[in-house]
Amino acid sequence: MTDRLPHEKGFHVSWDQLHRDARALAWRLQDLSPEGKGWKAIVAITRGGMAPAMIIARELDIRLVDTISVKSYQHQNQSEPQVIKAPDPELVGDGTGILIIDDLGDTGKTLEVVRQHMPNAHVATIYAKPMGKPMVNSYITEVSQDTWIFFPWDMALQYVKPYTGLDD
Ligand SMILES: O=P(O)(O)OC[C@H]1O[C@H](OP(=O)(O)OP(=O)(O)O)[C@H](O)[C@@H]1O
Ligand code: HPA
Ligand SMILES: [Mg+2]
Repeated sequence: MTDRLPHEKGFHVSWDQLHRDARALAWRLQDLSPEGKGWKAIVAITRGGMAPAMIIARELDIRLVDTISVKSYQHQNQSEPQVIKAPDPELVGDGTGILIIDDLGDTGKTLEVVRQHMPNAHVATIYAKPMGKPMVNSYITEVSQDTWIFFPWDMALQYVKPYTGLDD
């Protein structure tokens, strides 16, 4: 997409940080199910929602986990989101009691498409940018629209030069 803001900042998330944030989100979701009856199932938005969904499913003892596959980004370039695999319609119904999990809401376009499948579901992401926020019911941390979030599965430990710029 040509109208996307340039990503001037990078926000690098470690596995440890992601684990803490996913747990914090799970604890927040504990009391938010319809009529306090508990969540029926989780639907993870692949692929980025899968690791957060696993952590949340474990915290909340949810054994039923389905997926919805949405493809929209090729590296940092976005195209129209396409659903390439839908969750079991008998399980999710209109979304009542269903927790939809993704790693983040950026423009909100992915979540908009997913919400059309399950209008009554609760949408939770670990991170949210301002444009994505209206599509999200619960999130943990907001970052600015011009920040690109780097997730731990996209990074590796590597050498960095000392602050002085002089190698040892
Ligand atoms: O709010 P949006 O602007 O739609 O962007 C957010 C979506 O983009 C990324 O997924 P991506 O499509 O890159 O696929 P992936 O999860 O398989 O990496 C991210 O995991 C969200 O699902
Ligand atoms: O900031 C981001 N980081 C990683 N993946 C993404 N997909 C959309 N926005 C982002
Ligand atoms: Mg994704």
